[in-house]
Amino acid sequence: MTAKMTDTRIDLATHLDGAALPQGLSELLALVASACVDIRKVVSGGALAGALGASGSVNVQDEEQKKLDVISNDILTDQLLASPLVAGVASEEMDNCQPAPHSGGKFLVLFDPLDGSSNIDINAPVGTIFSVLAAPEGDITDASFLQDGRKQLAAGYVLYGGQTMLVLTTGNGVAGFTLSLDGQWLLTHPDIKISADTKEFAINMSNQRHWAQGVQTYVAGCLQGVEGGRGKNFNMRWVAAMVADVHRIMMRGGVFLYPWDKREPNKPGKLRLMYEGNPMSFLVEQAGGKSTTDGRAAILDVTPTELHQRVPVILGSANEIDIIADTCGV
Ligand SMILES: O=P(O)(O)OC[C@H]1O[C@](O)(COP(=O)(O)O)[C@@H](O)[C@@H]1O
Ligand SMILES: [Mg+2]
Ligand SMILES: [Mg+2]
Repeated sequence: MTAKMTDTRIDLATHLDGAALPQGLSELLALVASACVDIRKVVSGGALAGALGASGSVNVQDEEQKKLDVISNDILTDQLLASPLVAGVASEEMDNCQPAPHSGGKFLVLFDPLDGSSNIDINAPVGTIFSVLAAPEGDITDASFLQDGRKQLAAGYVLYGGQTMLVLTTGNGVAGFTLSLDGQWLLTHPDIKISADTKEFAINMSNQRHWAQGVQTYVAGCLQGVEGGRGKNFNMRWVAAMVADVHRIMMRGGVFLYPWDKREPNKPGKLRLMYEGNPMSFLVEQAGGKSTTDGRAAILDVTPTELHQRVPVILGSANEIDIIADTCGV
């Protein structure tokens, strides 16, 4: 007879219990994690859950919404706004924020409910990204959410991949949890650190002709490998879901670039500051990496002016980010 194994791993609630957090934050994070378990179920169901394909609508950024974008947004919105802890939510899939129907909530939650939308229909990795802020006094409006990235109380993502993983920071390092078959978030990666050096970069190479000269020079140096000035060979990866690309960097180092390019020169970049750039930058810095717009400014120091503001994103292994900053002529 096989002895029943006792799982001695720490679960999410126990892990957060040990941290000195603002009152209610650990319950809020448990709620976000629980909503993501529901999203996981729909992602897993795929066609069986009626979750594939286009929804027939576009979001405020004029991007086609997939059914799963809308379903994930509804799950998070409904569950968070039902909690007395929450004062309001805002997301990629909403035109404006939604204040809670009750007063007294202490937290604002911003989210990209489903990151990597173009991966949904091909059964490739997707995820959820979230950022938690303190709610200011008074009525909640879009302006309430326009707080500097350094004011985030917590940030994280859930990767719906081969395993479902929650990667989380509350400003004291980064921890990773794996969803067990019986639905518990168990601590599997207690102290995630991004290696300072790397030989791996991630960028959408099809945009090469549109990049600024500094990015062209940096990537050309990587491609030259041992024959070039860098004196080492590089590997390239691009999952087309920021969650999965950042997760790879969390696990084995690397750099991720979605830089400004000249296709729409007045647009700072593709990714959104409040629910993509800021939470990922908080996580990356807490894991010992760096995150910058262009080598000059840390993303966490960008002053937000709009809910759906875009930002160039360059993040990952610290020493490699310094090289990118130098190469970009900063
Ligand atoms: O298709 P592209 O231009 O390579 O862009 C991929 C990027 O777009 C995104 O999918 C944008 O996120 P959404 O799917 O939430 O709109 C990022 O996750 C990813 O890094
Ligand atoms: Mg996204
Ligand atoms: Mg999205």
